[in-house]
Amino acid sequence: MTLFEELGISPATLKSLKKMGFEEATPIQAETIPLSLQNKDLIGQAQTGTGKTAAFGVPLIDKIEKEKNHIQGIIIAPTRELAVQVSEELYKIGSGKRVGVLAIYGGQDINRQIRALKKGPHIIVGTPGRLLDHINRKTINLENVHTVILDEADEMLNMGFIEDIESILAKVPVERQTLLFSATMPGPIQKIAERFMKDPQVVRVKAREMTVPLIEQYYVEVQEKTKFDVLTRLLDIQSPELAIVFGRTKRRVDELSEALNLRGYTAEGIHGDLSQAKRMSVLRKFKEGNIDVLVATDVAARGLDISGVTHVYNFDIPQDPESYVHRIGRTGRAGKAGMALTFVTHREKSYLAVVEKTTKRRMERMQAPTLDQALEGQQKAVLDKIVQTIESNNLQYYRQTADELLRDHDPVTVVASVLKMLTKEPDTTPVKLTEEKPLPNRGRDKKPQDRRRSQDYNRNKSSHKPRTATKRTGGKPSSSRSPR
Ligand SMILES: Nc1ncnc2c1ncn2[C@@H]1O[C@H](COP(=O)(O)OP(=O)(O)OP(=O)(O)O)[C@@H](O)[C@H]1O
Ligand SMILES: [Mg+2]
Repeated sequence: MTLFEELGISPATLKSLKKMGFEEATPIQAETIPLSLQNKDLIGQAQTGTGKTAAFGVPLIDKIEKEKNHIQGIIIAPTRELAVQVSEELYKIGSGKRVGVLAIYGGQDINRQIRALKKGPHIIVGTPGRLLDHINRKTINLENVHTVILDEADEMLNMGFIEDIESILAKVPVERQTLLFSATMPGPIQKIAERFMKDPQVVRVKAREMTVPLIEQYYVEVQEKTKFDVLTRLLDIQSPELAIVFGRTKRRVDELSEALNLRGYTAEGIHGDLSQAKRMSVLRKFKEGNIDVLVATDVAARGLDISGVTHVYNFDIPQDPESYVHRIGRTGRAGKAGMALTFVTHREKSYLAVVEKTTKRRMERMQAPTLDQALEGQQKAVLDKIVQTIESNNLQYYRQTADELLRDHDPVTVVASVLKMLTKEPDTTPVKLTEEKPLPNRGRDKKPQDRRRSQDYNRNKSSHKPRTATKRTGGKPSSSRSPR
């Protein structure tokens, strides 16, 4: 156990951490904060939901010179939602010291951002495309930046973002500290990373498995055409508080959320084709509990911290093990338990083995539930509610009516009717779901840059050439590219 007081952090930041309810440092925080305070370059890898944001955020806040009104630190994140979330956490950590933090992302009015930049924020959290846009317009000046952090570093150094990252780094003084964080860091990507770092230390929190032990992991063998019925039965049996269902493509997500609504669940989808405002509003509704099921492409898989997500369903098996780790990591955060279920068709079974090999954790097999089991599950949920109500012992206004009802009917009939009324019977409303093509048979030894990313990611495919074919773009504007 390590207390934040032992890590050499300033009193103002300690005060903010207390206010945030952080008492002990997590292992990645305990290991990296002292190194980072000594200005060491480092690659930090630790499981999802274990506090990497504060691990890089705390020392950065401590190193900001408050009286200087220029940008001193930049954090680059792969998606807009993540940029906003990280800026909010940094703002909280810096509240004791009153550090200025600004999120800069595509899809938001650029003139508004320019006005905010004029106020002289100390830290910018941004997505690569929009950051570059500002650099090229000279509305962001990185001459005084001493710290660069790549959150979800492996994702950003993978095909698609590398050129942007290199162009941004070219504008930052060479005398800088560069920090990379992620829950996954495949070897070849780490090599690319080391090219623009100085003698980086690799801090890997020792864990037997790459995923969080508190997440129960199951797989369910299904046929493509029965996936949806199996999903709804599982939702009925498991009654998740908040669930995320991951689909492979945008079309899949749209069709799935529509189908779920048809069957009486409150679901909404999120993917890269929706407007920024829509994406933010769907996420907000989900966080507030106004949507029970969030259906998403991998856009929501990286870094998003939504408390209360109890279940993650991989409706389509992810194509690489890293995506699996990040997807299921939306549950089981900050010491909470969670459950992850992955649907796998016979033809895609080889992907299961690859995931298990990478995470060093076996998934347990779960049988697809039957219609009867789904009904039983729903009945049980109602029974639990009835028992809770009995225990609350607040029934005085109902007793007289109950007595009257029991005078005319036998008790079992009365209770059975109440159960029937309250139970959501399995719904078999027909839905339209286009079948997904199965993933290709896995070849061995695929290099990361050869991996085909999800359709969602390849939105601007023309600019995503393999790394070997790219050349540095220098100041070429890339505002056309927007994160997922
Ligand atoms: N020391 C701490 N004590 C209590 N809660 C913490 C602590 N550090 C972080 N948290 C909380 O834990 C949650 C997860 O943190 P965070 O989002 O930084 O995880 P992460 O490691 O970046 O995960 P991912 O790999 O998914 O991005 C957040 O809600 C955060 O506020
Ligand atoms: Mg994170």
